[in-house]
Amino acid sequence: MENEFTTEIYYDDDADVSTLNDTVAVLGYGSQGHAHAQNLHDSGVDVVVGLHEGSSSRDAAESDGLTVKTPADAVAKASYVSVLVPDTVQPTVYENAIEPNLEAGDTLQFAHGLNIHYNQIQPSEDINVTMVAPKSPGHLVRRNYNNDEGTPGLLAIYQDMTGEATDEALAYAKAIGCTRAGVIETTFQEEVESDLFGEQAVLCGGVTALIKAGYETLVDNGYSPEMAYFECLNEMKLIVDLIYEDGLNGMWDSVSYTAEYGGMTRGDDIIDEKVRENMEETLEEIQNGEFAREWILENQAGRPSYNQLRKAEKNHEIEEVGEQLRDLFSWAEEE
Ligand SMILES: NC(=O)C1=CN([C@@H]2O[C@H](COP(=O)(O)OP(=O)(O)OC[C@H]3O[C@@H](n4cnc5c(N)ncnc54)[C@H](O)[C@@H]3O)[C@@H](O)[C@H]2O)C=CC1
Ligand SMILES: CC(=O)[C@](C)(O)C(=O)O
Ligand SMILES: [Mg+2]
Ligand SMILES: [Mg+2]
Repeated sequence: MENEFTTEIYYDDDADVSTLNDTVAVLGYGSQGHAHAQNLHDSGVDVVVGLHEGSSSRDAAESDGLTVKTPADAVAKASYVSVLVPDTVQPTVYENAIEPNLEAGDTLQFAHGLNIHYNQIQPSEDINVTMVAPKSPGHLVRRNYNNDEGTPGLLAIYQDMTGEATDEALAYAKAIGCTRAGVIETTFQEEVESDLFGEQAVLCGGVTALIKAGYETLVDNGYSPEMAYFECLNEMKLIVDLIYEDGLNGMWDSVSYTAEYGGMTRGDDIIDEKVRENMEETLEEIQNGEFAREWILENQAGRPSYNQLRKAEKNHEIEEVGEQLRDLFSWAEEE
């Protein structure tokens, strides 16, 4: 798979699902877990789902035709363990259910490397430790697979005790549909730091702050909430779809000359040097472990800030306006 990039990009032909020659335990059945477990199963891999007692996901997993066991029993039955419980509970699940039931030569697989990179999980040396990280929310990993499409992903090897870790990770990536699109080899450090930065500064934190700021600016200056919603939130998908399909210039080619000139002359006034400095600080906090420490302590304290922030986000006016408008218009129906 020759390409002009320096990094290795893997595709379907580089992987063999039969490398996964024993049961895969998927711990967790949420955004990523439900997609990985079903895609693996549909790719012919023997899957067992591991869920804690009382998990709200148990019914979904069983109604999807999958076998559900406790995490400990699932790990005991498998040679490959995919850790798809929340990052904040992974250390406890590893200590209580995974580590006691792993055998030499087994493989520990992650979709995000946070707990390995920040030493919250220190795996025994007699196993393989791999990562296949879809660059997508979990429900699209499943939707793309069902549509015979792929989801781009990252692959990293932390520990290769058996010498087969890369082949195992490639087999896993193929079974969940990532090598259909392309899988880029990286490291746990690069995946963690780039993923945390992306979700904080651009994809989740940055873009929602931009949408809310735009909405509030229009509404504070007398424009109707509906107008502000359509301009600053609803049309965002349509613009991003153009960028997704054909790059920044594909979007510039599609919008009006007026939007092109206004956007290119004012865009850097909005995302100005101060914003760039803020991005550097955000990245620094990720690189030096400050964010990870803050998130771990937040969870140990019962998530007081997280709960307050989520409540404020749910109560933002744009959510109420949006819910009303989405109910009125058919275009926003779930696919
Ligand atoms: N959400 C996403 O689209 C992406 C998530 N990831 C990574 O995937 C991993 C899983 O994250 P999500 O799928 O978002 O999690 P989630 O919060 O959507 O689902 C967590 C699942 O684990 C179960 N669970 C919770 N505590 C448990 C326990 N103690 N024992 C067993 N099961 C338990 C829950 O019932 C649920 O089924 C994380 O490492 C995350 O960083 C990576 C890429 C994208
Ligand atoms: C969906 C995804 O890739 C994120 C934003 O990194 C995540 O959910 O952690
Ligand atoms: Mg991500
Ligand atoms: Mg993430």
